[in-house]
Amino acid sequence: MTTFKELNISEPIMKALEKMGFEEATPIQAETIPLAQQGNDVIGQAQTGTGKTAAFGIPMIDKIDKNQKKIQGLVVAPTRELAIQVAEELNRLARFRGIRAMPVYGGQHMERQIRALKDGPQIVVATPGRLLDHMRRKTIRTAGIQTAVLDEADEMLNMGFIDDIKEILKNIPEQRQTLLFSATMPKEIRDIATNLMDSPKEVKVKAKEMTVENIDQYFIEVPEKYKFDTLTNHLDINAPALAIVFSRTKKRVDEIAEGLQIRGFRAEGIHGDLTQGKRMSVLNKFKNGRVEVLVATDVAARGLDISGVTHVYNFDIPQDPESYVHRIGRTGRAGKAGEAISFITPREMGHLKIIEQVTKSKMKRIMPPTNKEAQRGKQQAAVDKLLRTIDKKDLTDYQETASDLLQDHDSITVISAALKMLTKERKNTPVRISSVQPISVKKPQGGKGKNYRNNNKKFYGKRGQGKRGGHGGYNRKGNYQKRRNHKNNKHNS
Ligand SMILES: Nc1ncnc2c1ncn2[C@@H]1O[C@H](COP(=O)(O)OP(=O)(O)OP(=O)(O)O)[C@@H](O)[C@H]1O
Ligand SMILES: [Mg+2]
Repeated sequence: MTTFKELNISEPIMKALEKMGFEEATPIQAETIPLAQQGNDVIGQAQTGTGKTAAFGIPMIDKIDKNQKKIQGLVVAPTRELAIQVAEELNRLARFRGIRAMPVYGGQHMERQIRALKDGPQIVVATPGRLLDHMRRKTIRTAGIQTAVLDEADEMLNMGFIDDIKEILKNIPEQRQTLLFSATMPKEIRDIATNLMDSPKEVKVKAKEMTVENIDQYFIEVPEKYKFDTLTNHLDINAPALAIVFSRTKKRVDEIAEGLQIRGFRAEGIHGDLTQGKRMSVLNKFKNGRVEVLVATDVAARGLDISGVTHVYNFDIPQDPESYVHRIGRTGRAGKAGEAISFITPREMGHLKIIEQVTKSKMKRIMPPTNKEAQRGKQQAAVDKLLRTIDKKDLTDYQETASDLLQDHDSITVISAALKMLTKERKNTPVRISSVQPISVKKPQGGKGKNYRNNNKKFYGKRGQGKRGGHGGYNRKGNYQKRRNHKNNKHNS
């Protein structure tokens, strides 16, 4: 264990850390902060939710001259929401240093952004497209930048962003320090990264698995057309405080969110086609609990740190194992527990094996919940509500009426009625989600697609032949029924 005191961090940041309640440095912080302080370029890889933001933020902030009102630190992040969040974390760390980090992202009013930039923030946290726009207009000047950070580095150096990133880095003084952080770093991307840096030191926090061990990982083998009912049943049983449901397409995200609303869940969708205002309002509602289920594309997969997310569902399994790691990493952050449940169609069983192989982790098979279990789950929520009311002990005003009631009815009937009233009745309106092709081959990434297939013949060869049939099946109404005597394998935690 390393304390921040041992890390030679300036007093104002130490004070901020104390205020943030950080007691010990996480392993990635303990290992990369000294290297960055010595001026090295650093590639830092550590699991999701282990404090990579502060790992690059602390040394970057410490280097900044607060008297110079020009941009000295630049962080590039793949999504707007992440840019905002990282800027917030940096501002918390920098609050006693008198310097400021400003988020700069697309979808925001350009003129207003330019005005705010004139106020002289020393750090800018930006998405690539908007950043380039500002660089070309010379509304962001790069000459003073000493530290450049790529958060979610592998994503930033992936096909979609690589040209932008190269152009951005070309415009930043060569003697800069470059820091790259992510929970995943496929080898071919690491090679690209190394070329953009100056003999970087690589830190990979040793972990058996790429995923965090305090996330319990499950999968349910379920045909496409039963996924939605499986999801609602599961939500009823687990009653997650906050859950994120990932789907593959924007259309499906909209359909799932709408379907969940029809069934009585407070759900909203988030994806790249929404206006920036809508994206922000959905995310804010989720953060303060007014939305309980966030349905999302991979736009919400990376970096977002929302406390209270207890469950992540992969309604559709992602193409890339890396994406799986980031998605499930939205729960189980900063040492908290979480659950990840992936829905796998029978034809995708081979892909599941590949994800397990790359992430070096195992998903435990669970059975789809039955309608009966879901019903019990909802009733349990009502019971919990009742018990909480009993605990509050402010029932005196009700006791006379209650005892009158018990003169005429037996207690079981009265309690059953109360529970019925407290139980969320769901309209079981049928919901149809438009279909997608099952995933069968890893998307080519840096020319790796074919190799993946060849390297994993063992799994792909057996595609569609995952263990099946031994547990139970769906009746004509689409309700999953357990085979009699089959050992109950549910997890109601
Ligand atoms: N040393 C620390 N002690 C306690 N909490 C910390 C510490 N460092 C960071 N945190 C908190 O842990 C949470 C996760 O941190 P952060 O978002 O930086 O993780 P990350 O490694 O970047 O994850 P991801 O790979 O998902 O981007 C944040 O809420 C952060 O404030
Ligand atoms: Mg992060």
